[in-house]
Amino acid sequence: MRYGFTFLGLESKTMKILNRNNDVEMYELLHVLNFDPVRRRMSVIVRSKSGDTLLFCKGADSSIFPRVRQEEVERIRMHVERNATEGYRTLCVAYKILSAEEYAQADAGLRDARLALQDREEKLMTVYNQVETGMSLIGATAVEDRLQEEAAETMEALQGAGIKVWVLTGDKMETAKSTCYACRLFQRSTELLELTVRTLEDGERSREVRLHELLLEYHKKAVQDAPPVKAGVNRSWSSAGQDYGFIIDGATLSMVLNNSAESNSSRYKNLFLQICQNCTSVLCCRMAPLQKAQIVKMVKNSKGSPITLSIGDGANDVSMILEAHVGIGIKGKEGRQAVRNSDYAVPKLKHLKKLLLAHGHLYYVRIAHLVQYFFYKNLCFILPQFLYQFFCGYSQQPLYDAAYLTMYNICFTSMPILAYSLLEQHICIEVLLDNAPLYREIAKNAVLRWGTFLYWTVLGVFHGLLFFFGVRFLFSNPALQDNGQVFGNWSYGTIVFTVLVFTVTLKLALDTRHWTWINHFVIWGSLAFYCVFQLLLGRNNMAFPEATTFVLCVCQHAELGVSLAGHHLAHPAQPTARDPACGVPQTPRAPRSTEEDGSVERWGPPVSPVFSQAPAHENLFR
Ligand SMILES: Nc1ncnc2c1ncn2[C@@H]1O[C@H](COP(=O)(O)OP(=O)(O)OP(=O)(O)O)[C@@H](O)[C@H]1O
Ligand SMILES: [Mg+2]
Repeated sequence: MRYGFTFLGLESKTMKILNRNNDVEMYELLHVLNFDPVRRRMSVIVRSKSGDTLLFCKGADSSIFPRVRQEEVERIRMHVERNATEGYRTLCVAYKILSAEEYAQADAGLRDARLALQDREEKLMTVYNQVETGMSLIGATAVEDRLQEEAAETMEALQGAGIKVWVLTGDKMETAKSTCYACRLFQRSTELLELTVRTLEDGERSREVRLHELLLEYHKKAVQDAPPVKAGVNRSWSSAGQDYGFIIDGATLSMVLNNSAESNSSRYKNLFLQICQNCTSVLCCRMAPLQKAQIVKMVKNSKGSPITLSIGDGANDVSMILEAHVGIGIKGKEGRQAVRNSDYAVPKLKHLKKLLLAHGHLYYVRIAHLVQYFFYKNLCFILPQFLYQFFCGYSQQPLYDAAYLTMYNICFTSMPILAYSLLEQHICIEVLLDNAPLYREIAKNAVLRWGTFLYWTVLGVFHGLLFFFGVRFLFSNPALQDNGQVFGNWSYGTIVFTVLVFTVTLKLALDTRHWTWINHFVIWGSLAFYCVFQLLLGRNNMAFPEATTFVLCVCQHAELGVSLAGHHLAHPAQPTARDPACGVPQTPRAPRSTEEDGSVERWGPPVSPVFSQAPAHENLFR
């Protein structure tokens, strides 16, 4: 090592460095050649007190080694690989002295590129690549990049839950591999299938040929020769057979995805995907940010359209976070870009376990129940109204009072399901966290399938039929009271509605497993509110038909909707007026007879006796 130093600080373009003799050296900072994950290195150009202009460059070994004089490389490479295998994050450092001419050229190039209005990034990249050549290797650093707390437990839980984990990193293969072992994604028993530049190197055959051979070999091992798994069970969840882990690097991935022959490219892609799907974990190392997104997209569009989730903490993870169905950012030291572009942000990786296995599980069940319960309760509600039309001569007479129609979904049945969808815990959180396999019960949208949807639909139809025909049976003799007083349409509708509100609310009460005071309050409170409302409304106009103004409208053409439609089609040019009560278009002809007895209005020809003779509230079901 020619330079041993500690970076002390940066003050208005002056760098202070503590050298190995404990002397402070001052440098003027001339340029910073920023880091980017594709180049995988960054540099500074500084001027020392003695007037020398120096360029210092640090970065990944794979991007520094080709740019330095080769004599020093082998010795440093050995150290770098050993450190990387032990799990350290390694960086190589190089420098070069710039002559006045070289600096002037670099300075002009950098200024021009920075001021360019078009293709600025490309121009900067070209200048960076020109300047960062012919350097001398100083050495390498190895930093312990500790796993976050409970990272291993989190990964284990995710795998137990049947979630396939793919590690996409820009890091070196050795470091990434040892990280995978540390967080138990790879076990001792896992057989690693490696498809990297190193395994493609074969003196005799070209890389293309070797890639083809290896893909076929791994496919045979992991897919063809693997024991069959039960239908509906993902191989990674099955305990049968050998565990495989797959490793691929960025350069090889480019060969797989962007093969020059179009047919080969899609074939390689399919083989690659099938191998990965049959492996317990997949490690993709030395990935550029766009390659990470490319992989997520490929998995997302693969057979079975799996749901993808990306989690990352750095700016280089943004593209994959945006590409995945669910993007999660970790609030880390690497800036806030990942968090800003994510759907959810967590402070630590360990929180992913609770987020998915507990909250994800519970909210999925809650929302699935909410959606299906809404179908159910509205089917129960509207089916009697629909059936009623067959018994009221298709007159569009509502079965329920307008107040009921308005308030059913807003007031009487909304709060219990709202509380359910926020608070329900069919399994308590601790049990969910301790038993990751429970997550498999809801995998592949298990609760929103045809089976459950049909159950709710059939239940809704059954209840709707029961309410309507049950009350009709009750009304087979409309004189329900001793004094012979008969009840009419509104009483009928009110009874159906009351049974409906009680049934759908009690159904939810039966489904609720986690009772809090809020559930008690909203469930019993909704029923109590309905009863109070019923009493108040009934006093005014509702439960007793005598108090009700009953308007029955039978339109001139409306005995059958079909004949009405036919009539208007036959006179397209005739201006039509609208029936004042029901809005049905009329011909301009004046009504042939109009009868008003305070409760019934009629237009057009005499209507059938069922509508015209009896008082309005009595004419039903005669
Ligand atoms: N600030 C930096 N200066 C110089 N080189 C860096 C810097 N940060 C990372 N590198 C090098 O560039 C490589 C790629 O970085 P990148 O950020 O894409 O991935 P990573 O940090 O290794 O892993 P991850 O994808 O998990 O963030 C790193 O492995 C490292 O060798
Ligand atoms: Mg990084």
